[in-house]
Amino acid sequence: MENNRERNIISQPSSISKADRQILHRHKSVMLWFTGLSGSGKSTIANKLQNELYKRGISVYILDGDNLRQGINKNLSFSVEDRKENIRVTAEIGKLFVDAGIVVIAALISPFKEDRQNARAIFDPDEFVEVYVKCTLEECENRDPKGLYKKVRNGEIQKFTGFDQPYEQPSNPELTIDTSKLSVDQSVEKLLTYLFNSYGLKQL
Ligand SMILES: Nc1ncnc2c1ncn2[C@@H]1O[C@H](COP(=O)(O)OS(=O)(=O)O)[C@@H](OP(=O)(O)O)[C@H]1O
Ligand SMILES: Nc1ncnc2c1ncn2[C@@H]1O[C@H](COP(=O)(O)OP(=O)(O)O)[C@@H](O)[C@H]1O
Repeated sequence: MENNRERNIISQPSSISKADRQILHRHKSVMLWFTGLSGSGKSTIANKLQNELYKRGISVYILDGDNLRQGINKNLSFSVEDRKENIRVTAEIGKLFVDAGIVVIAALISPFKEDRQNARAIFDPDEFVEVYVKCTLEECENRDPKGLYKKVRNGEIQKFTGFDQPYEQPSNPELTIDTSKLSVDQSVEKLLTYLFNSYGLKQL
């Protein structure tokens, strides 16, 4: 692909910086990237965490794969290529939110290491926190919150992650939340402890 200069595209400066916006919000901005199987608990934990952060005065927004796929990503299927594009677009949207001073929780299966690595690469090094929402396929299927695993077994859904498409586990995530061992509250507590004590969300 041609570079931006060859395409006659020139970056425009902003008179207000990300650092200015973080001062206004009184906290750092960060991309919390949740990855895990369908039914592992991404959306449930994202929502509970969002409530807890909101109560503490943190500006937070969820980018949920299921929701994005009904709007901005409605043209994308579950092929390997379209999942790649889904992750790319979501990461770029998340980057804008982080630039705006907001804590973003992306909740997408994001099954491929390379796509997650590409997402990480567009952020500053300390701005991208990969959270592996870990759960066995067996437990996810037992939960089956949307009845999708049943449909897979009936042959009604193809290219389903964990069946006819792979899930590549993160090798070095900043955090792993094992939802087959932790309750929802314990999972959220672990994230809050990380964000306020280790990450220093409020320490500008
Ligand atoms: N074939 C197939 N494979 C996986 N998931 C499927 C599929 N078809 C539909 N769904 C539903 O779509 C949700 C996953 O969308 P994502 O955008 O998170 O997927 S991906 O990151 O692009 O892999 C996923 O949501 P979650 O269950 O919340 O993970 C499913 O509800
Ligand atoms: N520790 C936990 N964390 C998150 N969800 C859990 C946990 N334990 C059980 N669950 C249940 O698992 C299901 C997860 O569904 P969901 O959040 O939609 O997953 P995903 O977004 O990963 O597809 C919910 O029914 C939730 O109540």
